[in-house]
Amino acid sequence: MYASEATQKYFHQAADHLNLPCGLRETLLLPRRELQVQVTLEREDGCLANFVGFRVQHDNSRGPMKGGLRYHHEVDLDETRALASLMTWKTAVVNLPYGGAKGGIDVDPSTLTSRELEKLTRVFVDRIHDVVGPDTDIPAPDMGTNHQVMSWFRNQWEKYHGFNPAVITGKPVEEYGARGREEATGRGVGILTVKLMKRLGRKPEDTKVAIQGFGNVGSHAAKFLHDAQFPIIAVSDISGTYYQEDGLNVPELIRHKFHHPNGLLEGFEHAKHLPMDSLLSLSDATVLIPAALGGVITDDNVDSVSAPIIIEAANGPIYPVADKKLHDRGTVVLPDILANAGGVTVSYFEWVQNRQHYRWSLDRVRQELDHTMSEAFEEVWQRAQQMKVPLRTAAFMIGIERVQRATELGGGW
Ligand SMILES: NC(=O)C1=CN([C@@H]2O[C@H](COP(=O)(O)OP(=O)(O)OC[C@H]3O[C@@H](n4cnc5c(N)ncnc54)[C@H](O)[C@@H]3O)[C@@H](O)[C@H]2O)C=CC1
Ligand SMILES: O=C(O)CCC(=O)C(=O)O
Repeated sequence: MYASEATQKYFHQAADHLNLPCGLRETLLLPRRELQVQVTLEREDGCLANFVGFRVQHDNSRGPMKGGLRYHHEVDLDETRALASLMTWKTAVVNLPYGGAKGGIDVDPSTLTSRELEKLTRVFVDRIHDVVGPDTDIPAPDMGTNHQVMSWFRNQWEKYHGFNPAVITGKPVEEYGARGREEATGRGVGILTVKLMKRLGRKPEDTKVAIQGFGNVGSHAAKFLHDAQFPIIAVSDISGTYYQEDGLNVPELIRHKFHHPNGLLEGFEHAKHLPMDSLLSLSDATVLIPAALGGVITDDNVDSVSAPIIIEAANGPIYPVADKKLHDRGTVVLPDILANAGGVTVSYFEWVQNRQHYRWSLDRVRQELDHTMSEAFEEVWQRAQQMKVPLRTAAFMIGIERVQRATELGGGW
């Protein structure tokens, strides 16, 4: 769970270094629109089940709003608000022509059949279709959703508005999706981990990595880093933590997950099985990559987190009080709005291809992803050095400056 209070705190920490005109902080913090809808589903046994769905549109001064859809039983308005604002700063840090939004449904998708999930998605589209669109607000996958959900979403939206695959990204490749979108967030995390290690003078083979969450982001980050010679000593999902002190066999983990009916690591035998939350406090991990929920490192458990480097693949994994303690003890944190921006970057490539009715090769997608992420990393790194601020503050400063400039140029209030 993550809260908008936390993102606001990070915003203010950065804004304190900027000379923003009066009132602009509030303008930049307040979401443009917050939508909450009832999503009622007739289940296969004939009973009605009621859920609540959200779409928060935070800012559109730099372009159409952009951000994922989360299906999770802890989704609520405040968390969606926090995640929507992170999208605004994220698209600005990597300099994409977008604003920020986020949405989701308060549902545990594992409790629904595939047909029920499809119906739920279609009802959700019925409720929000008139506020999203290729020039206004473009959804994408996030926790608990995937290319199949994107495909249902597009199909339902097109029933109202006609053919336009650019309404949503993260679609199946054979249905106007971009090659490389599925791996993009994890790959971006991997690219920047390699860059950061170079800056910190650490060799991959001596840098042990632990990854919390083995879904889309965690598994692709693990694969990229394993291929780059980093020992992945632990991964976890809701079935527990899987540990091997000299490095797990990542291809085997991925095969196991692929064959598991719920995409879990449950039953994986070639590793020591530890309790789920023990991953965060492993003493031999140099790099910790939270790649599951937000709010997992708090004032309560930060003292047990000993990894000297944290890469925020998840959105909002660290609460501000814990973040301050980590900074004071010298932990290097690569912030979410930079570290996990690979997903929205390739979403942008997908949107561009859809609008041009053109397809890029996987090589081109990967090259352009590498270029965009590397450029953003260098800018954030240089700013942090110049200003002697943490990487998070530097990233927020760059994001806020770009949104400020667009807001003032457009006079968009
Ligand atoms: N999918 C995307 O393109 C992007 C995702 N993100 C962020 O990355 C994070 C993960 O997203 P996805 O990989 O897409 O989700 P996913 O639904 O594909 O996978 C989530 C994984 O986390 C595990 N998990 C859930 N609770 C856990 C816990 N308490 N401890 C350990 N593991 C736990 C699940 O078992 C699953 O393996 C989220 O914070 C999301 O907002 C950020 C940018 C883009
Ligand atoms: O691909 C996208 O448009 C957004 C992905 C997302 O929700 C995120 O970066 O947190």
